Amino acid sequence: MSKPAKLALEDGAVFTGVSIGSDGEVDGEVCFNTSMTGYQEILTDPSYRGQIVTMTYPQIGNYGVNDGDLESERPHLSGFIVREHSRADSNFRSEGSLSDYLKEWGVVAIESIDTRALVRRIRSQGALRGVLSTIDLDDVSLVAKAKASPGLVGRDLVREVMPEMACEWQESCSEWTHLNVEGIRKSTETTGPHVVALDYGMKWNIPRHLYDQGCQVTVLPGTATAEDVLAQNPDGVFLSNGPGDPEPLEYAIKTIQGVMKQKPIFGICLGHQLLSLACGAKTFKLKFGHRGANHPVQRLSDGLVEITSQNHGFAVDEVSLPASLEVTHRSLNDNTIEGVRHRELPLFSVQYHPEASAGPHDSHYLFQDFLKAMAK
Ligand SMILES: NC(=O)CC[C@H](N)C(=O)O
Repeated sequence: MSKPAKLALEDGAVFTGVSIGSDGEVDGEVCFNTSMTGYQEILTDPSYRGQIVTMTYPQIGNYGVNDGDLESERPHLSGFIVREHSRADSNFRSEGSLSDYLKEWGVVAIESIDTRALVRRIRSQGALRGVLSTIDLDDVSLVAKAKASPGLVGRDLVREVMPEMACEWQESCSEWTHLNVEGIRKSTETTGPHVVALDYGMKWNIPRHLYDQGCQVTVLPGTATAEDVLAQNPDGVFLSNGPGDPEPLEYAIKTIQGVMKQKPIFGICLGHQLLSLACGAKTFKLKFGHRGANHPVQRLSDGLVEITSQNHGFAVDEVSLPASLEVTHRSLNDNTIEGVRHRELPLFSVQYHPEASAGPHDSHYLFQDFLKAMAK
């Protein structure tokens, strides 16, 4: 028996569909992802904390779910929206259906709404707060809850997803990555540089890539201090992706400022925003963000265009960029900054995801660039 569910937006729009997940009610910022595949990586990417994600691709769930495609232990997003949940999951890697997975982890999710109409609304008005519910189906009440929901700006969501303890990373990329990425090998020994990875809600494919470059990877919680980092005596520091607004994360900015004159640093996504803030730049909220596995980015040094995996709602403000930082990469969709590097120190970062998962591996060279920076 199908069970009704509703999505209400702060602008008053209400979409009625069918529940494919858990019973309940959640609020969040409603955003869209243009990837055709990779729904399991999206569900388990901790950067989606506080967001209700709509997939623009119309049929989702057709290859099921499996443990090898996890980017963290569990789903982190607030809610999930698809046009159609595939009735069959047909793939030799499948270990279960998407709907059962959503129910198992208590994710509120909806299908059979007009996702094109929803996405056009977000594109024209910008990101909108929303409520997804299977327990309150009253439109007026739901819209009022959407209007009263906290949104993302000014909140520290990192503390909700980061690990409590430090750990030594010991896992390689999947065999599929090894088949598809040039110059990557399965790690057999960690004789390379020692990297401290500051974990703000890190996608697992990042330390997997570092490990497969031969790095010894020590993961520290994102609240670690500069003293904690330097006590590890690392050859380099990695700053991870993570959820929400970067500006309130003063403890992270302070740590980066405390290590950046002493160690090479590589940052991805939230890590890129935090490194830029630590150097004196500002960040701002994009109208509706970049989320998908098909975003063109230009490397300015030689004009090469990379097709990238992205998930961000904030960006570094070019007007605020200090003289010490140089723009290295730019989005070809809206011209915003996609990468920076310090003019004197070995510090660089990108707004997109070179670890892919899901998405193309065009930007894998950045892990090798980090290795070169640590070798110097
Ligand atoms: N994937 C990420 O690290 C996202 C960074 C930040 N939370 C943003 O939305 O812009």
